[in-house]
Amino acid sequence: MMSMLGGLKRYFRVILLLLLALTLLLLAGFLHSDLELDTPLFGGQAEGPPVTNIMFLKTHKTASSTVLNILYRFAETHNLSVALPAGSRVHLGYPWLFLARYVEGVGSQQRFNIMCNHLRFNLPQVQKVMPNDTFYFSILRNPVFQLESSFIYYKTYAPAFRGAPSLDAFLASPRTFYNDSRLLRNVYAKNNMWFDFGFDPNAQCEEGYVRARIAEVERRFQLVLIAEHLDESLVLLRRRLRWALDDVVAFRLNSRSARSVARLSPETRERARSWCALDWRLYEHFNRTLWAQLRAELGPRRLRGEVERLRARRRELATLCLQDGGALKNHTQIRDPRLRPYQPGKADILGYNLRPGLDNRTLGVCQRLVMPELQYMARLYALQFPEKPRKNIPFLGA
Ligand SMILES: Nc1ncnc2c1ncn2[C@@H]1O[C@H](COP(=O)(O)OS(=O)(=O)O)[C@@H](OP(=O)(O)O)[C@H]1O
Repeated sequence: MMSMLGGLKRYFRVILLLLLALTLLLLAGFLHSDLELDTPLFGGQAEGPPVTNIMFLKTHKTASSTVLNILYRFAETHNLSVALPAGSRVHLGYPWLFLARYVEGVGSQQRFNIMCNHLRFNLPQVQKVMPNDTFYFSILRNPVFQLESSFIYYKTYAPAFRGAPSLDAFLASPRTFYNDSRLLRNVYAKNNMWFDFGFDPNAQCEEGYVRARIAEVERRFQLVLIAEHLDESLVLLRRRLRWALDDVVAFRLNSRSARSVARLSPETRERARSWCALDWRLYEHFNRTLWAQLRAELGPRRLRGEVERLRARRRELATLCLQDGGALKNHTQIRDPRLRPYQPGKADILGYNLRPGLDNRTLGVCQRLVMPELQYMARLYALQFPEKPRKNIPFLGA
């Protein structure tokens, strides 16, 4: 009897030990996955200092101003040099192919850390301005929505759009309106992203040609973000640049009011895809490769965690900085003229009001987060070239 009781006791002790071991294992797994989310430099990524030499090809109407704000803030807070447009210009020679001389201070300064203003990509000239170890990246958007945004934004500027009563009408008979493809003002009307990468927007969408150009982009650009998946893209960008979370948190900039966004019929969408077939191929390819990289480098669970962290931090900053819970405001509702975005064409471009009563340090952080592109460029220009005349932003009356 005694030996049977002893046997039972030993049996329960073993079970208890096994349960304890199992609990510890589960706890360790849980802590590990939690810690992983907090690790700034991400396991599996070659560690090192943050990347500071960066060229961002700022394509048009692709959420690129939101990304530019990230780069400008990083440059300012880390005291990095930016390749800014020379003199009174607001872009780097666009739509002409980029030349090094479009950059202020080129020649006197050996190389710049960051280049991110609109330009038409021209690698040999970019290399005259940027160091050899520069990280190149860009952004693409679904060409259907990119074209819809461009149509409104450049409605009065691009001859091809000026005569068309609507995007539906334009796409129903594009050759009626786009009758002089040589006009530089028409670059917004056809394969505009393809053009920004330095390629011919009027080329035939022939398989060998398209593949060769896409391969060229892949060789030079380490990353291509996708506007429809901007948060996932920013998670990957942060990983590649080895930056802190706050460095890639940004508010949506340069967006239009619902009033100025057109609803497109399925037929118009199909026509836009075929009119901008080169852009479509570029977008399809890099949308696919973005997701392949996300799957390979992070996996779905970790990606979800990282995206959630980014969004949570954005919500926190919105609560701290923005009035009315971050509600977007139209031009007339924005109190501070320095925070009013430029209003071109038929677009109604929105911005933000800051919460009143912020202390000076918080105010500085918040202002930088919502500062429209032109104002921020003028600010960096004044900081970098204090001896030069200030950039004049005409719509501010400065
Ligand atoms: N975070 C985020 N996610 C998705 N989309 C975003 C984001 N930020 C900006 N946007 C949209 O990008 C459009 C403005 O693009 P750009 O800033 O590149 O325009 S510009 O070429 O610099 O004028 C503009 O699109 P439309 O509103 O359709 O015009 C913005 O709404």
